[in-house]
Amino acid sequence: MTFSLTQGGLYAITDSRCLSGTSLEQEVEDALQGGCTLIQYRDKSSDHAKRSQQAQALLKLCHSVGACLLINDDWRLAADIGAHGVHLGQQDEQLEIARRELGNQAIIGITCHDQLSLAVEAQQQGADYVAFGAFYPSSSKPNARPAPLSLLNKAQQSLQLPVVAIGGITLQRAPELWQQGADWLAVINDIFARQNIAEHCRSYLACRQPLRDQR
Ligand SMILES: Cc1ncc(COP(=O)(O)OP(=O)(O)O)c(N)n1
Ligand SMILES: Cc1nc(C(=O)O)sc1CCOP(=O)(O)O
Ligand SMILES: [Mg+2]
Repeated sequence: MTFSLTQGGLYAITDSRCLSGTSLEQEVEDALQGGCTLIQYRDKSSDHAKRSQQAQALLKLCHSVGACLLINDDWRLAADIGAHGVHLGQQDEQLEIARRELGNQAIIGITCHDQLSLAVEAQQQGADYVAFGAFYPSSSKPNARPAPLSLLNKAQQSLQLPVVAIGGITLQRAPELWQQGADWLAVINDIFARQNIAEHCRSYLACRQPLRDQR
């Protein structure tokens, strides 16, 4: 499989707790088996050794199937282990610095909350994708600022970058997000807290297929 950001799909973001009761590696392996092609390693702890070891293990899994691993917040860790890139929020280090340190091939995604203007700015600064949310209440991030579904369509009309939707996404909610114009659905809880991760991921991708066939 050759990874392509423009193809869109399912974007699985890890949680520092092992939500399914197996192991982080097993969870990610299952998500990859289910067709996720984009994985974000998100661990807010300050245990650098653990973070580095876990991220390297996930990178190996991603390499084995041609998927892409991004590191949340920390471009240094991404550079150290040779990950594909980084996801940065508005409070994280600047896109400009991450781009300079990681190079042009790296994938850099930017959180834009509910603001198209932040996305336009990120696009001008060379981001590879923009993420909007939270579209629904999220148990993983209860204080996330809400974003309206209509933003997805506006973003598709005004940007030339892949658009990621995040926040409280479930399989039931996936069709409306694909329909509104999301290229990627970024999900923590509704992937990793499940017992049937691979099958559940396949169901997400299956409900996108009819829309792709129409376009
Ligand atoms: C795909 C994606 N979108 C948004 C976020 C949130 O990033 P940020 O605002 O920096 O918050 P934290 O994830 O760092 O708590 C994300 N991680 N991934
Ligand atoms: C990490 C994150 N960022 C958000 C934002 O709105 O920027 S919502 C969120 C949590 C997403 O997890 P879940 O799929 O479990 O709701
Ligand atoms: Mg962040």
